Amino acid sequence: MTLPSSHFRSQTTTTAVFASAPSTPNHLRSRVMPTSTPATPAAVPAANPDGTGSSDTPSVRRERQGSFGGSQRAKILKPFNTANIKILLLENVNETAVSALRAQGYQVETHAKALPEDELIEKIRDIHCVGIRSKTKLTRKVLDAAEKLGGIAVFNSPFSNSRSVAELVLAEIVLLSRQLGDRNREMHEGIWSKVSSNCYEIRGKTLGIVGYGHIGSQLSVLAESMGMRVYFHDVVPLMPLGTSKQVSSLDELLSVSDFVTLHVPETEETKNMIGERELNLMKQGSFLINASRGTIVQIPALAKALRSGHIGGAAVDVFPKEPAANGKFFESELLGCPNTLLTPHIGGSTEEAQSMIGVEVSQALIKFINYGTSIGAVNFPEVDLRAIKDEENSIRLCYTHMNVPGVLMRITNILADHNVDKQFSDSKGKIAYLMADISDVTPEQIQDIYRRVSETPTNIVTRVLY
Ligand SMILES: NC(=O)C1=CN([C@@H]2O[C@H](COP(=O)(O)OP(=O)(O)OC[C@H]3O[C@@H](n4cnc5c(N)ncnc54)[C@H](O)[C@@H]3O)[C@@H](O)[C@H]2O)C=CC1
Ligand SMILES: O=C(O)C(=O)COP(=O)(O)O
Repeated sequence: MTLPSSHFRSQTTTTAVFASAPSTPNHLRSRVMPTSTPATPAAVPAANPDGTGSSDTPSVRRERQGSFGGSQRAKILKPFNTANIKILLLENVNETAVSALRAQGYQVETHAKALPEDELIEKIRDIHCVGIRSKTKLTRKVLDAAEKLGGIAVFNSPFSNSRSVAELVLAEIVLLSRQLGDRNREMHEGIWSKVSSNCYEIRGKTLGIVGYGHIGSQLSVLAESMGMRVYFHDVVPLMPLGTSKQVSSLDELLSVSDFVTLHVPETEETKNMIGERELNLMKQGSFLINASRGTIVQIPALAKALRSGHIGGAAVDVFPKEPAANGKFFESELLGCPNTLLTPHIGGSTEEAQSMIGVEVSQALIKFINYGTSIGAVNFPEVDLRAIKDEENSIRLCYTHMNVPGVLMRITNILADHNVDKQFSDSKGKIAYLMADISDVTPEQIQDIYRRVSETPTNIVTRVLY
C-alpha cells in the first residue's frame, strides 16, 4: 500500500489502522517472538483531535485517569480530550479491544460485518482509527475520503492466532487421513458406510510445510508430537524445530510429502503457487491443505485432481473470493469433491485468538494515540521515549516528516533555546518520525514550537502531547 501524495501535506488529525493479519510478507522475521512487525506505508496522529481552539493551537489540557495497561507509566496523562477520538471497528473485532478503547474515552463504533466501499467512504470521513480483519479492503478511494487522515500507521497482531491455525490444520490432517468429512456427511444422510480402505494413521507419514513462519513452525512441533516426519520449504533459511528438515525447493517438498500444507503470505510470488503442474508432482493419493490465502491455490486444478483421485483429499479454509457476510453465498468448484473439507476462513477464529488480538492491538493503538509511541507499527518508524515528565510545563513533540536531508537541523534550530530532555528519531522508507520531550515551556512557547514545526516544508503531521 502506498500513500497518495496528497496525504503528504500538513495535517492536524490522524488515521491509524489496526488489523489481525500481517499486511506484508515477513521474510526476514525470525520465528522467535518478534518484537515488531513487517512494513508497509506510513503516517501519524492528531495534533489537537479534541477540536478545541483553532486547528493550529494545541490543547493545553492536562487530565488524569486510571492506570494504563502498558508499562510506560502508572498514571496516564490524557494529552487531549480523548472523547473526540473516533474509532471504527469492523468485522466483529473482539470485545477486549472495544472495552479497552472505550475505557480511554474514545468514541467507538462497531460493526459485525465488513462494509462495502461506498459505505466505508461515508463512514471513514471523520474517523481517526479504523480496526479491520481480513475482509475489509482499505482502497485508495477509501483512504482519499478519510478527511482526518494524516497518513496511516498500521498496527497488527502477527502471531496471536497462529496457534489456532496450527491446531486446526493438525486436526484436518487426521480428518483427511480417515476420510472423516465424507463419513460424517454420509451418516447425516442416513448412510452407514464402515470402511478402512485408504484410511491411514498419520504416525510415520510425511508432512510438507510450505512457509515456516509463525504458523508453519508451530505446526511442525505439533505434527512431530503426533509421530509425523516434517519437511519444510521456505524462501529463507530457517532453524528447523525438532527433527524437521528444510528442503531446497518446493518441487522437492511436493514430491516427498504425504500431506502438503500451505502457510505463506499472499505475494506476487505465491499467487497461483499450486496449480496443475505442482499437483501432478504430489504423490498419488496425497493430501493438500490451504489455510493461508485463497489465491495461492488454483481451485479448478485442485478440483480436477480431487475428482480424478490423484489428490486423496483437501482441506481448504481460504478462497480467492470470500463472501463479505455470513449466509448462503458460497460457491466453489470444490463443492461436492471427494474427501474435501471446506471451512469459512475460520483458521484464526477462536475465542483465545480473537481476545489476544483485541488486547494486543488496542494497547498499541492507545500508546500511539496518547503517547506517540509507534512500537509495533508495521509500516512506520518505530520510536519510543521513556515516560513524559509529569509536569505542567513539559510537552512531547511528535513530528512525522519526509525522510530527506536537513530536517533535523531545522528542528534543532526551532528547539535551540529550549530544554530538550530527550529526543529520538528513526526513518522507514520515505517517512521519518521524531519524538522529543521538552520541559520548562510556557503556553506561548508551546504554540510557537507547534506552529514552526508544523510549518516546516517536510512536515507530514505534527502533534504536541502533554
Ligand atoms: N486461515 C486463517 O484464518 C489465517 C490465515 N493466516 C495466513 O497464513 C499465512 C501464514 O501466516 P504466518 O505463519 O503468520 O506468516 P509468517 O509471515 O510468520 O510466515 C510466512 C512464511 O512464509 C515464507 N514465505 C514467503 N514467501 C514464500 C515463498 N514464495 N515460498 C516459500 N515460503 C515463503 C516466509 O519466509 C515466512 O517464513 C498468511 O497468509 C496469513 O495471512 C494467518 C492467520 C489466520
Ligand atoms: O490473520 C489472518 O491472516 C487471517 O486470515 C484471519 O483473518 P480474520 O481475522 O479471521 O478475518
